[in-house]
Amino acid sequence: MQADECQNLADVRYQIDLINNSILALLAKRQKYVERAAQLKKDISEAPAPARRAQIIEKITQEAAQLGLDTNVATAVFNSMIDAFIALEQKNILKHANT
Ligand SMILES: C=C(O[C@@H]1C=C(C(=O)O)C=C[C@H]1O)C(=O)O
Repeated sequence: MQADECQNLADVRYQIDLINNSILALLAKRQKYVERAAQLKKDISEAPAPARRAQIIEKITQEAAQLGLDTNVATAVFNSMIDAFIALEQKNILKHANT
């Protein structure tokens, strides 16, 4: 069902819930690669990788604009996601360092 075919909020929220499930599955898949990145890093100081982050944000800003996705929404979501994954990396690197 397209957004403009939704007749009420329940229709809209059903579709949003479906999209949430898709996003969650992709996040779980993404996490596996972030965990592998953490394994390949030797020190907790390597977790943030600001140049890589800047590259991602620049790329997704351009792609968001092409998709008609609000660029503020895109950058906020990606910055928040990357912050959370950096924290996970740091936790994993520390856990590995202590074992
Ligand atoms: C996954 C990496 O580590 C961190 C997490 C990133 C991400 O979630 O995309 C990107 C860069 C780093 O902040 C990486 O260095 O590539």
